[in-house]
Amino acid sequence: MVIAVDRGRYTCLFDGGTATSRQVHAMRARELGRKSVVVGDIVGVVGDTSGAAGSLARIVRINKRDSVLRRSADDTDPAERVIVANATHLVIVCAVANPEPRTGFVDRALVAAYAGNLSPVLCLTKIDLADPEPFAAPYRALGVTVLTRHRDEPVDAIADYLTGKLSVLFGHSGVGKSTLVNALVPEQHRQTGDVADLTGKGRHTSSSAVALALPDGGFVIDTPGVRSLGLAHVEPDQVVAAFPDLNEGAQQCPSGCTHLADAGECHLDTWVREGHGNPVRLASLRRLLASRLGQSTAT
Ligand SMILES: Nc1nc2c(ncn2[C@@H]2O[C@H](COP(=O)(O)OP(=O)(O)OP(=O)(O)O)[C@@H](O)[C@H]2O)c(=O)[nH]1
Ligand SMILES: [Zn+2]
Repeated sequence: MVIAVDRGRYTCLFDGGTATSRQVHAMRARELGRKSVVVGDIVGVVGDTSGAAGSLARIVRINKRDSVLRRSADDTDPAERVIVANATHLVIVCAVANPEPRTGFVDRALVAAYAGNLSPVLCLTKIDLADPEPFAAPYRALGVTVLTRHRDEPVDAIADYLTGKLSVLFGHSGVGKSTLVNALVPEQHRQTGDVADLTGKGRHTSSSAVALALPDGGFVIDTPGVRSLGLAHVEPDQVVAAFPDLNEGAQQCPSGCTHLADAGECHLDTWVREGHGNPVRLASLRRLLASRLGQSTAT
C-alpha cells in the first residue's frame, strides 16, 4: 500500500502488520503512463524491495480501486485529481466553534464521499466550546455517524471507531485536525517515510496525503493542504443522491430538471412546502448545484 507520496517518490508499506513489515521506496515505472499513484493505492512493485537506505523499487501495477476521493480545483474546473484511493471512510472534521461549523462544507464533503464510495463520518471537535448536538442532529438523522472530540479527554472512542478502517481526515485549517491526529497516532507509532513529520514544524506545504498506521490496526490519512473539494466532476444526479432526504422528491421532477430555484417546475419546492423536506437542506443542495454551474461559490 502506498502510504506517502513526495515529489515523485512513493513510500510503500510491504507486508504491513507482519514481522517482515517494511517501507519500500519506489518510483513509477514508465509503463504506467499517465496514471497517477496516490496514497491508499495497492500497487505491484519490482526491483529492490529491501527497503534499505538508498534503495529504489519501481511501481509497475496499480490495483483496481474500491473507492476514490477526488477533487477538482474548483466547482467548474473539469480537471479532477484523485487525492486518496481505497479509503473506507471520509472523516469530516469540524469544530463546533472557533471556527464556526458550516453546513455547506459538510454537505459538500458528503457529496464527495458518496460519489467516491466512501462512508462519511462527521467528527465534531472543540466540544468544550459549544454543544455539538444542534449541528450534529440533522446529520445523524440522515444516518451519518457522528463522533465528538474534546482535546483534553481520551481519544479512545474515536480510536476504537477508526481501528481497522482506512479513513481520510478532512477539515478546514484550525478545526483541531492535527491535535486529533497526534492523539490518534502517538509519535512512537509514526513512520511516514520521507514525508516530514506532521507535528507542525517541518511539515512541508505540499498538499499530498500521508497514511499513518493506527496503533491497533488501520490507517488515518491526513490531507494537509487539501482545504476544498471541488465537485465539477460529480454529476448533478450524484449531488442530489447525497441528499437522501430530498432525493425522493427529486424523482418526481420533470426529466432534466436542474433543481435550481429558477428551474420553474422543480418538484422540490412542492416537496418542501408540503413538509417532506427541510428548506435549509434544499437551499444547501441548490448552492452546491449552482456552484457547479459557476453561478455561486458561496459554500
Ligand atoms: N477549545 C479547544 N481547542 C482546541 C481543541 N482541539 C484543538 N484546539 C485548538 O485549536 C487550534 C487549532 O488546532 P490544530 O490541531 O492545529 O488545527 P488543525 O485543524 O490541524 O489546523 P492546521 O494545522 O492549520 O491544519 C489550536 O490552538 C488547538 O489548541 C479542543 O478540543 N478544544
Ligand atoms: Zn427538480
